[in-house]
Amino acid sequence: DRPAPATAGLSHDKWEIDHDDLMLLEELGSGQFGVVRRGKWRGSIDVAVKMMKEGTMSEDDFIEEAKVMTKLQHTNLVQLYGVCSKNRPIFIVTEYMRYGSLLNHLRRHEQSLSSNQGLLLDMCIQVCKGMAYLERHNYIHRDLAARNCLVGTDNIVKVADFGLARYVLDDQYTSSGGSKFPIKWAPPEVLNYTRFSSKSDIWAYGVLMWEVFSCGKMPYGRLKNAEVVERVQKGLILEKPKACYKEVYDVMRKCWAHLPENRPSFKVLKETLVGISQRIV
Ligand SMILES: CCC(=O)Nc1cccc(Nc2nc(Nc3ccc(OCCOC)cc3)ncc2F)c1
Repeated sequence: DRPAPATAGLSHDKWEIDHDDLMLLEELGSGQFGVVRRGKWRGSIDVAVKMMKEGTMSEDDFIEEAKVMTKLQHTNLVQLYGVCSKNRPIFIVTEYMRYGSLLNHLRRHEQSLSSNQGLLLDMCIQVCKGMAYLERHNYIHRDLAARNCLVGTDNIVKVADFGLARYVLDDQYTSSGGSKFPIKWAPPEVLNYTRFSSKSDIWAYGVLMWEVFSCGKMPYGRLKNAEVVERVQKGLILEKPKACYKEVYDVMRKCWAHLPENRPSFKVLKETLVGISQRIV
């Protein structure tokens, strides 16, 4: 059948999706930002529709950025198809991923996954490929974590919501002192100066690798944010997950180098991880 639309097709502005082309189906989840529902675009293409609750996002800035985001296309990125910006709330329309967030997938399948390090490593490599593409395009994610990756058929894993953090209005999310700031995925330079870069994405990627090899455990357990900040500043890092090869853990440790310039790039990381996967699988 027809290929999925890279963007919204031939409408007036290719990133603008016509409400009338969307059919909304069951709810997939909800949160701070609003509700996400599964949908159909032009009757046949599966989509996810994020209906942004008023006041949660600087909408005009996001709509401007959507033009750039629709151009970011990679097999390991959840494709932004477009936005419905003519009405409020605005809808963000993306590719639909059948099995939901990577975090829930890891937790639901811990039993079978914990004895399949090859598959865990493959998931990490897929995320690394998507992130290497963003790095090549000088695009910073700002909130990379297993909760923001999605799982499709054939164990396909894709990175979602890249760059969206810039448009969240709730400063409990955006300021590193905020109660909802993802402290456990943040490096020292972000904790101290909110200085985001592809090297801060690398730190978060190391924590994502730890989440994957821990089958969805919470990093630093139940430690409070302030205790995690203190540990990270002192150079303490996450311990090796039980079911994790030492050479894989050594890669995580490289991602947690205190200084950003001492962390690898996603390009280098991908080659290292593929090298390991060819040796161990
Ligand atoms: C920041 C929080 C946030 O966005 N959360 C959030 C919640 C829900 C869905 C999305 N987004 C997308 N979801 C899917 N597929 C999806 C499939 C099944 C599913 O199962 C839920 C019940 O599990 C038992 C959840 C999601 N494909 C693309 C998305 F873009 C994002």
